[in-house]
Amino acid sequence: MPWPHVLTVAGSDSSAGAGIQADVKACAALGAYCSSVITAVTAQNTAGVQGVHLVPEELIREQLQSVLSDMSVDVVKTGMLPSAGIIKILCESLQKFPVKATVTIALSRDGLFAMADIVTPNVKEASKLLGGVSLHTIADMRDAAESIYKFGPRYVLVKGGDMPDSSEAIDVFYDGKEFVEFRGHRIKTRNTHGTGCTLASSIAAELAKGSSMLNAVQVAKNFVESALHHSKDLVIGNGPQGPFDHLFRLKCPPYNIGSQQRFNPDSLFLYAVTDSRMNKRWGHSIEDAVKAAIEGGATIVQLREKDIESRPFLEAAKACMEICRSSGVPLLINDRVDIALACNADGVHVGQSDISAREVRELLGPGKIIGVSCKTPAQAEQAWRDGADYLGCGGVFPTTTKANNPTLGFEGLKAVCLASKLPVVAIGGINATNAGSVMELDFPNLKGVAVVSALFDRECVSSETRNLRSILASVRCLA
Ligand SMILES: Cc1ncc(COP(=O)(O)OP(=O)(O)O)c(N)n1
Ligand SMILES: Cc1ncsc1CCOP(=O)(O)O
Ligand SMILES: [Mg+2]
Repeated sequence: MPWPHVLTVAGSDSSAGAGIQADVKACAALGAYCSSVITAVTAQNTAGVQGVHLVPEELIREQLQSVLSDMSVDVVKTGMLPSAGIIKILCESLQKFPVKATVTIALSRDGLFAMADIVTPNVKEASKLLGGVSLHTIADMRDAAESIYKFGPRYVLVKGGDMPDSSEAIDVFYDGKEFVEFRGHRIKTRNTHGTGCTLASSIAAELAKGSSMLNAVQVAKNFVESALHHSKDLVIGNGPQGPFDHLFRLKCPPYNIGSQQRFNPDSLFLYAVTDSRMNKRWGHSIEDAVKAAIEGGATIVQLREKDIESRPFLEAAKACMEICRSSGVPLLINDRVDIALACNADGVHVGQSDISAREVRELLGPGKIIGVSCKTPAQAEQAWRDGADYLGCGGVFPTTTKANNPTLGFEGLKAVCLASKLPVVAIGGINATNAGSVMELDFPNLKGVAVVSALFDRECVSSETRNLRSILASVRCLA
């Protein structure tokens, strides 16, 4: 099986916060292999740079030849390229051994600049590239991105992390036609050494894994923001700028407590959403209803308990977690991040009037599943930007389970599916009569149906679930 492969051509940082060391850690954290061609060895720490020694050009040529001739590199990421000779050698090597993409931090408009797929200058670097123009506003950053684009790269990302007086870190992306603004939280921390290298190598890792450029930038930006957030209070070194922890995910659930690993979109196939009123009507406890839904073949469960006090809700959620975990079925909590945290659920589902997915991600960490209800393409775009894992789209059909919920029909579902970069589950009025027609829509990212009343407002939850699952399976196989 091929392994997504990034080659970083950069300098070594003895403090391991930036340069080659940051690139290797970022790629490892994002699941890509990272080989390295070292252009310079620096002596540095959290106080600054104390020394630089350039690697002889012939040895750089040899390193490039060794890796590129043997190791099927997908993407080259460049950092410190300290001489015109080194840039020339790299350009020649890339002509001899072409790769899928080149990501460069780009500090000068050299031959490599024009060959780059994306260049990622911050505002200071962008200003320098443009002969010292001052950049103070988003409009300035757009103008700069447009000017830099004219030098040859296919995409430009001007990073606004250094712009003063803003609670947001806004980056401007330009593809030659359109601008996209990437907005993130500005994390207050001294541990920012290596963010530029890390963003670029994270983009490279995502491109190597097959992402589109826009998607790669979004994932990379989310990764850097999460890493900064998780490292904001770490202390290493005595100087003013410390490194951050690229491997922060190893300390977060699910890795440290053995729960579910990563979200599998196929789990949206038959999504059972509980309702305490319905359970009461039929004399079912939440636990019994969840057990029965899993017995019948539900592939993911959401506890949507609108009429229950926090304490009994948490008790039930803990019991359901045990049931779900022992069956390998993820359990999500509707709306209540506090309950999800307290029972260590696999994730949370939120709607447009709930706390935002971005804030939920901050609270739950990167390993948990976040679903967002979306009725429009704009909401779908925002959910993706906020770091959600899937969308719930509906009501596809009229429903009485959720009051005042507009019906979107197949047209509304189609618009959201087409616009969404995330997997989608359809919801609202779905039952044994119409579930097949939803699955027949066959949009590639429409992964399944979410159902409340047709499973839980019934006497025998397990047989209703089994019946619905066989209807879905008759239209589409679950891989
Ligand atoms: C899978 C799924 N999709 C949509 C919803 C609706 O969420 P929301 O809009 O927040 O409404 P409430 O469920 O909170 O009433 C959902 N719960 N699950
Ligand atoms: C929670 C929710 N969100 C959109 S429709 C809906 C209710 C779905 O319930 P049912 O499957 O009984 O129609
Ligand atoms: Mg909600």
